[in-house]
Amino acid sequence: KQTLLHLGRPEGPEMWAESFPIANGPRQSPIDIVPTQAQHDPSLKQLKLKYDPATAKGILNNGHSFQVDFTDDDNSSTLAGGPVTGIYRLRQFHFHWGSSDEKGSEHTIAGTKFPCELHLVHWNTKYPNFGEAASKPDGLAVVGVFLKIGSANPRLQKVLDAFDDIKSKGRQTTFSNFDPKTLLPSALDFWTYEGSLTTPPLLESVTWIVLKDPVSVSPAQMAKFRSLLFTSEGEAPSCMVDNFRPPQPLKGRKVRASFK
Ligand SMILES: CN(C)c1nnc([C@H](N)S(N)(=O)=O)s1
Ligand SMILES: [Zn+2]
Repeated sequence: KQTLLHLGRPEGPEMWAESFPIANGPRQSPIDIVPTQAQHDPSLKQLKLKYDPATAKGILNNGHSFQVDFTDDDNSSTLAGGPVTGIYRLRQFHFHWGSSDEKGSEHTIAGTKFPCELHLVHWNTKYPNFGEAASKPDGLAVVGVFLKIGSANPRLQKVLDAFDDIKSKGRQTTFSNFDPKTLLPSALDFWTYEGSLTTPPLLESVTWIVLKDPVSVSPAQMAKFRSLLFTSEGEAPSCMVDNFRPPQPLKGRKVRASFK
């Protein structure tokens, strides 16, 4: 099983279309972003992110990544502006990464892969809850942030320090008083396009907002990501790596840039 190519693995991206035909749909994510083909749209508003650290709730190893969950029963942590209309509430953030520093991100920039990509998932408050929003074409907004190998990122430390408690699939622990804004680059220039969730059920309900500027991560910090396990306690351990979907066909979609 370990020798099978990642993509050919029974649960890998190449097999998803069998259970989720939308995998071959018209607005799938991620994509390769080609900056020279993106159109600057001066009508795009500034991205407005307001996060209350008190809404951070817990951190969970869900067996394909780890996620930090937020209480979303009021508008304490929200996204507005940018390409979206209305107010979207922060639900969770998670990452995707590779087995080596040469790959790991889901979006790529003119073919360039990053070792890691952060996703902050928000849902449109015109719908009653996340589940309802996830099935609507304007239901979700995900902010993507690239991580690039460089100096150690102190903002990641609190997340990395929780890993010992969530090593295996299904493990979770409390995670409080954390402001995800500290994980973002100083400039919020972005590309935006209409896409989907990048893991099953691959719902085509996501307005993607991919930040142009990366944040740093050190090789030692990346090694900590790779120490998490896909597997539950008691199973033969399998390191959590290469949990990224490769870029999908653009199928005529336009990518807009908030910057010149
Ligand atoms: C149910 N939620 C919050 C999500 N379902 N799939 C998600 C994917 N990991 S992504 N990369 O955000 O589309 S996030
Ligand atoms: Zn994701």
